[in-house]
Amino acid sequence: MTELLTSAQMRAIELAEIDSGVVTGLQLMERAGRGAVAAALARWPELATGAHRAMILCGPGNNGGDGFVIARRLKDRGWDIDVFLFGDAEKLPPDAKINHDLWTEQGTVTPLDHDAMRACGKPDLFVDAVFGTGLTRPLPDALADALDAEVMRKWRGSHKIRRLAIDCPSGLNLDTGMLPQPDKDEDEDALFVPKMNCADLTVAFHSLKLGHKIGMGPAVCGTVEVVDIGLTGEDATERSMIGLPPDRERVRLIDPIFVQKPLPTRFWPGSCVAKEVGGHKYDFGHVMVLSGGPGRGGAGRMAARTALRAGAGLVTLLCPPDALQENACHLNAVMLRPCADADAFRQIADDRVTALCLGPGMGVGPGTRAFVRAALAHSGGDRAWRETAIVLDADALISFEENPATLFADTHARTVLTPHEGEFARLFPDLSQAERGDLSKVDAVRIAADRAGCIVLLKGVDTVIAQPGGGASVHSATGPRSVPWLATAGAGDVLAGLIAGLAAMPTSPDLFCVVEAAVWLHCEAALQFGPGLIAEDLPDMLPKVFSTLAT
Ligand SMILES: NC(=O)C1=CN([C@@H]2O[C@H](COP(=O)(O)OP(=O)(O)OC[C@H]3O[C@@H](n4cnc5c(N)ncnc54)[C@H](O)[C@@H]3O)[C@@H](O)[C@H]2O)[C@@H](O)CC1
Ligand SMILES: Nc1ncnc2c1ncn2[C@@H]1O[C@H](COP(=O)(O)OP(=O)(O)O)[C@@H](O)[C@H]1O
Ligand SMILES: [K+]
Repeated sequence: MTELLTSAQMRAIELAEIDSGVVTGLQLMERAGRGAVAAALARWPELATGAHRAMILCGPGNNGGDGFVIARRLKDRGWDIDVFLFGDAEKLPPDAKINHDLWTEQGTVTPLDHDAMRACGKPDLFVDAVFGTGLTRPLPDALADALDAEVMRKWRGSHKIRRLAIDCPSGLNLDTGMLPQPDKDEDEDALFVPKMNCADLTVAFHSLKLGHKIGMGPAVCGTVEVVDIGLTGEDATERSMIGLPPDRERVRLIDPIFVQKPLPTRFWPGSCVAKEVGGHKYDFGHVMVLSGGPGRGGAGRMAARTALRAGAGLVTLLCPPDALQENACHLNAVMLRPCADADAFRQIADDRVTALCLGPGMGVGPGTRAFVRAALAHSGGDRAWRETAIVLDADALISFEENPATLFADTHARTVLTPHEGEFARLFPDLSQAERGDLSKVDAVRIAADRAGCIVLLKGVDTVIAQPGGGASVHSATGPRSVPWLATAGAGDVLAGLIAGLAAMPTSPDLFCVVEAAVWLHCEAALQFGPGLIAEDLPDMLPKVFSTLAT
């Protein structure tokens, strides 16, 4: 796990280090500029020898300061450099001004202008050092025009221009992963495509920021390299502990990395799925999955099969009596019991049940609401040292659309809600994608988790998990973890079953950590299967995925 910082957290770390006298802002800027050059030359070794041409756009803050350092370092290597400044040199912050003045001893600075840029020879390296963590509002028009991806594409033509972004492509908000857009006139076309240049390589300093991993960030940043600028930060190691949920106010990336370094997968997520040696099937937990009526059982069956593959000792599918025959035709290792209503459920779900999964294919209405209430009241009895884990997905969520508060009155710390954006909007309309505005997806899910009093997992290419109190995690199915073929009907049912199966094991870690591991494994199964995947393939990929966790 590695931390994803907000801009404010990054600034606080820098300031604390500078205030402690360990380092100066100027030294940090020099390291940032040098680190960016080193990262670019490592990415494009053909630039590491000989003289090339760079165009460097600098902004009015410290991001621009990094740009002036880069200009100086590349000039020292014999390169031709064109530097453009957006803003007034006299108003640059002190460290950036010093680097501006150092640069002007070697070269010129031209006010940033679209035509002046195009009049220059095409560069081999284009450096965007206009705005980084300090972006506060949409890009001004003149700058947006200069950075417009479409214009850039035409300009690049057949000449290979490598695009390097310092901290981020300018225009990206590093807290939200969104591209702030100017206010539109009412009569303007609703479909607004922001003008924005993308990078091939983005260098981030000290740590990844949230915006690199959520929203539009992954699409516009290209590869993100973290450059160490010698900040120790606070106790980053402690905060990245695996097996413990993240601290409040902290966000971490769900990936086998530990403070920027790769971590063997046997440590994580291997430790979350390992079974104790020996043991009876009941020692590995009993999952009950509630399913829908005749012709609607597929979703529940997939969730049940996944829970069993995940390692639960037993899995029982409960279905309405009239769906018994259909389910019996499909199930073998998964056990099957008829269950007409919530009263019957209370009789059947004994105290050896350690996890319950409700929602997929159940149908929307009072019957499902009654099942959900009964499930949330289920107790593991005197022998259980913790409450039953309850996973609520799909229809179990939508059934409470009219009055979500009645659901939140019963949810508890061992409950996980797993909505996609549509289901999330029904339970938390004010936090929906359409209403979120400047609120990041992470903060929206944090508020939702506080309101619901339980873990909330909001699915998507960027999946966000939060628990009451603020600790949150992000899984990003982008870059080398891109699995567009996971956007297939039933993939969510499988995830619900996977969480239930892992959480059922009495030796499983904290529920938040189980949910993190499930999201990673779900993506990993899709990744290892590859294109052509259908949801039913996912549970049967788990043994292969587990076998790769031994290393
Ligand atoms: N402070 C430090 O010691 C270090 C800072 N570093 C760099 O500094 C950057 C952060 O510097 P800053 O906090 O100065 O922020 P930025 O350089 O990202 O931008 C801040 C400036 O841009 C203006 N601005 C923001 N949005 C604007 C918009 N839409 N239109 C016009 N002007 C706009 C602000 O008024 C401010 O003048 C990081 O991204 C990183 O690149 C690195 O050098 C590492 C060390
Ligand atoms: N393009 C994508 N890339 C990666 N993961 C995706 C993508 N689209 C969907 N997913 C994942 O697939 C699952 C789909 O779940 P859901 O929307 O509930 O589908 P369903 O209701 O059909 O089961 C979620 O875990 C989601 O994060
Ligand atoms: K930038």
